[in-house]
Amino acid sequence: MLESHKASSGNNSHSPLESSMTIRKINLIKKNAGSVVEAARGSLMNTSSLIDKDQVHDLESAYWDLKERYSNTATSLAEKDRSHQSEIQSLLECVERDKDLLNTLISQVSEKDAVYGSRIETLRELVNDKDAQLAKLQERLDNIKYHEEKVRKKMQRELQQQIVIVREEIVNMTTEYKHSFEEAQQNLSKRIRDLKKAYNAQLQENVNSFERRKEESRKQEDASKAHYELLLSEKDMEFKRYQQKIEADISSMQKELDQVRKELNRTCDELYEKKKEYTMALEKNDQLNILLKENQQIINDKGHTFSELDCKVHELTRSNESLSKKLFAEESLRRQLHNTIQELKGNIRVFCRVRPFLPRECQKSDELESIFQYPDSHSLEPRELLLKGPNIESSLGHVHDKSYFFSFDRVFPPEATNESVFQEITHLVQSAIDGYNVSVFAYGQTGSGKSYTMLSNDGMVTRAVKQIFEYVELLKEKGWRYKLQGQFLEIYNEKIYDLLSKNGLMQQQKHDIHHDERERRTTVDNVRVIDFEDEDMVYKMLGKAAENRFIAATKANERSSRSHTVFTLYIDGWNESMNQVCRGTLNLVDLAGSERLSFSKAEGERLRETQAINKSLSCLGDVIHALGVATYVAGKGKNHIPYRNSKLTYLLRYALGENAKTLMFVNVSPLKSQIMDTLNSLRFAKKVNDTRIGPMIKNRESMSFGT
Ligand SMILES: Nc1ncnc2c1ncn2[C@@H]1O[C@H](COP(=O)(O)OP(=O)(O)OP(=O)(O)O)[C@@H](O)[C@H]1O
Repeated sequence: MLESHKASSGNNSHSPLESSMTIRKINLIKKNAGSVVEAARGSLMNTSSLIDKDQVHDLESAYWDLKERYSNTATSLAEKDRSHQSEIQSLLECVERDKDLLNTLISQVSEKDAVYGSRIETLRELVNDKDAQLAKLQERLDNIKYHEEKVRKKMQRELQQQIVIVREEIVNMTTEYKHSFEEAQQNLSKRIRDLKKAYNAQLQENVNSFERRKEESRKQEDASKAHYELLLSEKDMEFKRYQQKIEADISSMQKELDQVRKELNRTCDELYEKKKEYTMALEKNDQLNILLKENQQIINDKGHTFSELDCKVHELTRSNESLSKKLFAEESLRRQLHNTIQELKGNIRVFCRVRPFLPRECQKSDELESIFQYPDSHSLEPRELLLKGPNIESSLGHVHDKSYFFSFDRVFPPEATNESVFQEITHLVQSAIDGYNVSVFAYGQTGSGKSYTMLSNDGMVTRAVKQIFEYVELLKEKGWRYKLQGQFLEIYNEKIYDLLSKNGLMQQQKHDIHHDERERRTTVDNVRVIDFEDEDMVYKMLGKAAENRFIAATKANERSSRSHTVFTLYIDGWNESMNQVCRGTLNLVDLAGSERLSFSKAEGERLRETQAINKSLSCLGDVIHALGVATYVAGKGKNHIPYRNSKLTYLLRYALGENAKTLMFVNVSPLKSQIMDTLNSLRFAKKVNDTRIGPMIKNRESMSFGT
């Protein structure tokens, strides 16, 4: 601005110094001219008397000329002075303006300088901060990557090692126990055969010698009669001693067999532990996957090294896929081994459960005396039960009590809870998930606790369903998907009813049974099969079944005790990536009360009911017996299994057989008044318990069912 002002002043411009010098000169000239004029005038006055008029006139005109010139000069000088003054004034104003302008600019510049200085400072701090953050993040990322790599490698190594160890252990244990079990059984069978032979030979010899002596004694009648009798009694004693010895041998062998069984169970438990470890390893793998996802998120945020990490993620995904394949192989192996163990335990098992006294029963003091003893209750897996039978009066009038000893796969005393009972059948439920046909029956007289065991809120049905849903959820990670469907039927007087049918239809519909031999599945006409999407649907279904049962009960009194109920759960699984399917079925059967016909004094409708129940229960026994015989004579021709003889066995055709797994609960009451029914139930259960179905039987010597 200052320069532009200078430019606008052009050639007339003077510096302030030049202007003040000019003013001083003009004032000096003015002063000098005035004094010259005043001096001339004075000298004129003085000389006017001496000179003539012309001279005066000349002088005067010269004076006036001079005065005029002076006045002109003064005027022009005054004008110049004015113009210089105004010029100086305007220059001073300009200078003032420029000075203001300059000051304003200086203050603006210094203000801006301050603002920019602090901003630059802030920005510099910000940049430093960001740099530090960036360095920290980079360091964190490096750490995470390093740890992730370390953890992943460690996990992979551990998983591999565990899988190898578990696999080896399982294979070793299975072969070892299979061999030792087979060997023990063979030895046992051989020893029993040998003992029997020796015993028979000895017996024969004794009989021969007895015959010889008898012949001799007949000849020496009177003389040796007393002696002979003595000898006979001695031999008798010897025979008894020998018999006791054989029995002791058999019982010690039985103990050995039990020992082997216990070891087998221990192996199962160890296997279960391994399975748990294996599941934990899987969980760790999942955690690793989550960590991987989190890291991927950080990488995305940072926007750097993305492609590099993307490659890593792909690599990990690939390794994850290969791990999934390995998991699938492991799962298949686990299924095979689980099944081998179940077969070793036997494809048909019997558990006995004694219910507690109910509060109303506690009022009758004569009932409260316990009729049961549990000889091996201290053991981890009690199997023995002693029933103190009713007093027996001999022909001579002597009263003595008789006890009955039973041994089952497990015995549950009154204090056992549904939870502890279910622990023992969880392996069977697992087999159903693995694709086998599994059935669990509850057998026993009315009021013995069948429904409590099977259908109560925390009974086997509810717990099995819960286990299945939980495990199916776990298997999703291994690529398995499942479809669960269920039906609930009642068999009353040899007729099938659909407990899930819509209102009013239950009594009207006709239900025929069909078998698909290829699929090994049974279907029933006009039956509602429900798709279960979650556990709650199963509980709703149970509620609906109870409601239908209740409605039907008003028409036929106490019908629930007089009918069989069959809850069937179809478990269909498939693994798309491995192109595998598995179809299992779980049947949970609450059988009708097994009262004795003679004792119930039934008549009319009640008699027909009891006959139908007895028929179907004895058919169930016949089928199990025939299956046992079929196993025993395996390879010696096809054996007929009488499934068609009752609705129940025909309906459960594929759930009762060599490839199926069966568990029977025999529920018994603690009441003294029901001791005969209890004895009958236990005898029936013993026959089932003595039957062996499936591969294990090949080594068995004899079987006692139905004999
Ligand atoms: N283990 C147990 N603990 C407690 N109570 C039990 C037990 N077992 C059975 N009960 C009770 O005993 C009674 C009879 O049991 P439940 O009805 O289950 O027998 P049931 O044999 O199924 O009879 P039904 O033939 O009439 O169906 C019920 O009140 C039940 O709650």
